Amino acid sequence: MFRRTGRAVGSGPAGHGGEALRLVKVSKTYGAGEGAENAVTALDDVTLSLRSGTFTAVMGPSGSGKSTLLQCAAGLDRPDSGIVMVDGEEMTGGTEAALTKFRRRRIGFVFQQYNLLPTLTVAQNTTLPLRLAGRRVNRARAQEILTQVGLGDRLGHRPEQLSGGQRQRVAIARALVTEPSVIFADEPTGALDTRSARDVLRLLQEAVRLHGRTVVMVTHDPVAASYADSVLFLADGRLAGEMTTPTADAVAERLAHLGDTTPAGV
Ligand SMILES: Nc1ncnc2c1ncn2[C@@H]1O[C@H](COP(=O)(O)OP(=O)(O)OP(=O)(O)O)[C@@H](O)[C@H]1O
Repeated sequence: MFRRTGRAVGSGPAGHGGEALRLVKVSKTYGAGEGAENAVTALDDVTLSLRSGTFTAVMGPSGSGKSTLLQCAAGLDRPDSGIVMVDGEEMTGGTEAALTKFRRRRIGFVFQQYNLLPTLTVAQNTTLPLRLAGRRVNRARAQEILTQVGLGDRLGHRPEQLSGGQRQRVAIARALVTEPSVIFADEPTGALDTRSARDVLRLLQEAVRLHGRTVVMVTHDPVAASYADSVLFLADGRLAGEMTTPTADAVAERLAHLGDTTPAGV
């Protein structure tokens, strides 16, 4: 089962100021069993801590380990070594079933390709995580969240009847409905036009500011990253720097020079 630390962490899922996510010396190597020449170290001893109620972007060159970091931090994949803690509870131990249960309770997801079920309506897609977790479905609350994301008049529509931006807003509503500790967003604006992307990024900001969620977003786009409170840079599977109150220009500049120097201790 998941271990609880003695340390006081957060004040529940919507608590501000506590620690929502901690990674301690997390490493992941692919292909290690097939001989050293095939092994790829995707994550190399990554240690980080994110406060509850913050919006963090993760950036880095292609192959730097962003997706692997997100997968391991979100409990979708297991690191080879190291510890992942969400709200002070260790996620890295336990059985597959326990991990799934933990994920359903504590984690929300927003993917580039929305991952909505085509046969379900907007309202049903939104409440699906509650059903999967065996939790009470509060339709009025789901409707309220859908109204907040601008889809209050689309409850009975199916995904194919929506634009890409609207589908992603359903995905955000779905991520909010379980009141998770951390929402992981993997390239959430990658398939969207500029205006829809801006709407989605503002909703992720609101998820933090209005709902008290913690958002971690992988992106290639410096403009998208500028909506976050801070940006973590990855290079070769290691943390290679952090920028607070990022601007798109400053992020692009840092990305261009990533690898020039590797600051110690980040
Ligand atoms: N299933 C896998 N098997 C083998 N190698 C993998 C696997 N998944 C990722 N890798 C390798 O691990 C490294 C990190 O990959 P990862 O997908 O995390 O990077 P990324 O920063 O998300 O890249 P991108 O920006 O291109 O999506 C890469 O060298 C990649 O080739």
